[in-house]
Amino acid sequence: MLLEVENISKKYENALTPAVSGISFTLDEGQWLGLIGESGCGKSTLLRILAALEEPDTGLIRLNGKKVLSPAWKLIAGHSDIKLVHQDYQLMPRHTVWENIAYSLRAYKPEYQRKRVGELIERCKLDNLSDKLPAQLSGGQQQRVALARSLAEIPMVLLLDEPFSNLDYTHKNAVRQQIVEMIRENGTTVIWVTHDTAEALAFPDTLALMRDGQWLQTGTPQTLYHQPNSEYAANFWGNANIVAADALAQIWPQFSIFQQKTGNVCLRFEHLELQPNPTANTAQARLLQTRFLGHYYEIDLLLGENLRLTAKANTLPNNHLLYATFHPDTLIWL
Ligand SMILES: Nc1ncnc2c1ncn2[C@@H]1O[C@H](COP(=O)(O)OP(=O)(O)OP(=O)(O)O)[C@@H](O)[C@H]1O
Repeated sequence: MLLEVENISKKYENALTPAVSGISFTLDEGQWLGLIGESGCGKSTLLRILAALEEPDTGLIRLNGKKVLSPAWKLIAGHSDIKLVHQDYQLMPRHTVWENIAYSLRAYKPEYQRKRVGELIERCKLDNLSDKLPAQLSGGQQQRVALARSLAEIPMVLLLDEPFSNLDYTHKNAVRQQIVEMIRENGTTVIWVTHDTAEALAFPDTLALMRDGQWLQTGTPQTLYHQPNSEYAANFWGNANIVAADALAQIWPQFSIFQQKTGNVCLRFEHLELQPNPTANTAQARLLQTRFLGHYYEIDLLLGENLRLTAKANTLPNNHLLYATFHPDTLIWL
């Protein structure tokens, strides 16, 4: 086990509730953990504590079996094998992009520095900017420089706090792919805070959904999406019709599952299928609204008197009257 985290809690002075409460987990070498949750749920506080930059009220962190000393025990806060990539870029204002990146490598021979900085500049798409000062760069460009600088020497544990949040769509995809490959090649252990649900589902091996300082659910991205442990967790990923099973039973009386189970269910948009003609398990649905989302449409429907559901469709339906169905196995019982 590379990283062992036990019962981390932290309440800021004058705060009514803890920012982080009773967090414990372990990570193996090379394992990636994604941290996701709404704003203010404690993600950055937890990362700062893990980086030994913030003092926790309780808890213990071990790296390779050795205790990580918290700031109170050190002259200079932090740990040489755990690196936090901040949301604020902390670039040196009077130094060029090249110099900012090379600074992290000052302990190495000049020819290695040149090779490594060149590689980082290329991977982070900074080719035309290496002579510029930070003030001459946009926010997204500064973020790419900060990333390149943090990754000049890849640490044992890398903590990423929304590392791609300021990049435009084109750069985000290209730079993220390059950086993910670079970190994976290195076998580094990563904890990655993101607001982007698609990013959270795509890259980490394990995900933790945080709420009010606690971990609401952990597991693989597939588990969190397909088997959310609460209504909140089901809703978090979007694409969720959350309704009382009784309401579905009235529209689809032919599904026997509703005689066996009651409560609320989540029917994901992609599991509600639409067809132009009725068949055995379909119910009539009236089209209310459509939204074009690039490679699919979201279709809002009215079923019966007042059941509103949303479906995903690859093409825009031709009729206002449609026939909707789903496979009962796709229902998530809450
Ligand atoms: N230095 C601080 N002093 C007092 N309270 C703080 C401090 N830093 C954070 N908080 C509070 O602690 C809680 C958790 O904040 P934190 O920044 O860890 O959340 P977050 O999940 O990272 O949010 P975001 O996604 O917006 O970055 C919030 O209620 C915040 O207001």
